[in-house]
Amino acid sequence: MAPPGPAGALPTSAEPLSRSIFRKFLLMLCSLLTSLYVFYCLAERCQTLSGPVVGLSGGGEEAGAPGRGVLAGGPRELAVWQAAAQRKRLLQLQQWRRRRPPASRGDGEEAAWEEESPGLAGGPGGSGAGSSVAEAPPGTLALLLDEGSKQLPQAIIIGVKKGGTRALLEFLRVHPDVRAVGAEPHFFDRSYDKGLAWYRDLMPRTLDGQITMEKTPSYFVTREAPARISAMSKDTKLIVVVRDPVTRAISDYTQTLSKRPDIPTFENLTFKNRTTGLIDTSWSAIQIGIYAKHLEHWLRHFPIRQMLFVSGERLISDPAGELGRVQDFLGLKRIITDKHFYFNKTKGFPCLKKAEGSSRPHCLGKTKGRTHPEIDREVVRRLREFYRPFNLKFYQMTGHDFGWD
Ligand SMILES: Nc1ncnc2c1ncn2[C@@H]1O[C@H](COP(=O)(O)OS(=O)(=O)O)[C@@H](OP(=O)(O)O)[C@H]1O
Repeated sequence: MAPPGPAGALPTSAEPLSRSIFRKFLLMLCSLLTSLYVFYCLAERCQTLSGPVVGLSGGGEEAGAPGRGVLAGGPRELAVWQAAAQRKRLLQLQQWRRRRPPASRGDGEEAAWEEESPGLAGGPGGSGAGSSVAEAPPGTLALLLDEGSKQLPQAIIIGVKKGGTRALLEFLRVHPDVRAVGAEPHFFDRSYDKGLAWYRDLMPRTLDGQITMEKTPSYFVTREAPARISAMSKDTKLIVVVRDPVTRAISDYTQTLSKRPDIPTFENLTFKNRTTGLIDTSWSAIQIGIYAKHLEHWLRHFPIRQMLFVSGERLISDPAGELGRVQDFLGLKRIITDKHFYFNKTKGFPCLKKAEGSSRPHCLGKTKGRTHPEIDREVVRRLREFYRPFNLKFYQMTGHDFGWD
């Protein structure tokens, strides 16, 4: 039997005391470690709250643990993470801005992108969910100051007036890679002398990969516009929303009538001489619809492949179909689909189930989709006859039969 060593002999009497101290020490150590762990978890959670939602390093990071990637990654991962965080915050700001009621609308022709609940179409809308600064997402101030940059537009909706240009722009804005100025800038027709820097300053900020857009329907009939846009960039993509020129003329007249109820009748304005049936082509409502003539000017400066012609009629009957073509033309992923639209029976037009940044349905405002006055059938017939050769020429030039005849 081995003799008891000093270690075995001495502590015999003091053993219970030492064990109790040891146990207490162990308990304290455990609580300390637990507190440290809880503290660490909380700190890490805070980081992930403002970080990107999906794995970003490409190194198989799991969604839900992005913060860990940041801690473990090198400068490249950090840069990627920061870029993604910046993009996310900019998108948040963009969504928040879209929810605000728009400021001034160019020449006053353009009503705001009003919000209407299903069944309430035609109401003044513009309730503008999210109009208060308190609702701005965190980091808004920084974004307002310096994130993203303003670019000249790479794509412009150049016309035509009353074709459905507002609907197209507002539908396109649902796309996360499209940023557009709300009001019509009228730069290439009315404000060209203000210079490109002024124009660029009107644009919203964008990040890499986002397209800047604007719409000013009067460009299509402005003689100087093609050369001016080409001088800005000959690569600018041009979109024209066209609509049956007769309906377009009546829509144009309806708009003027709403502002000046004392103007002559449509029938009187249409003819230079009603007895001879000579059409007054100097009346802008008639002139704008001679699409083939206006298009000739554009084709002196742009190849036809750089222009997309959207059917105003199909934009109403099949908005997703037309938006598909537009997204392809702009080189965008097809994100806007039929899932985004519903037909609002009260309004009589397709509306967005929810615009970007809002959970409520959105229809265009009261000034879009007005009831037209009844026009003398004989006048309509005469106008159709007048437009027919120009329409056929236009179909030939664009390679697309719009079916107006
Ligand atoms: N979804 C939807 N909702 C409401 N209205 C729609 C829509 N899609 C196309 N339209 C048609 O757009 C016409 C107005 O065209 P614009 O926006 O180009 O007008 S403007 O030139 O900017 O004033 C407008 O013309 P009117 O019907 O004469 O008012 C509409 O027919």
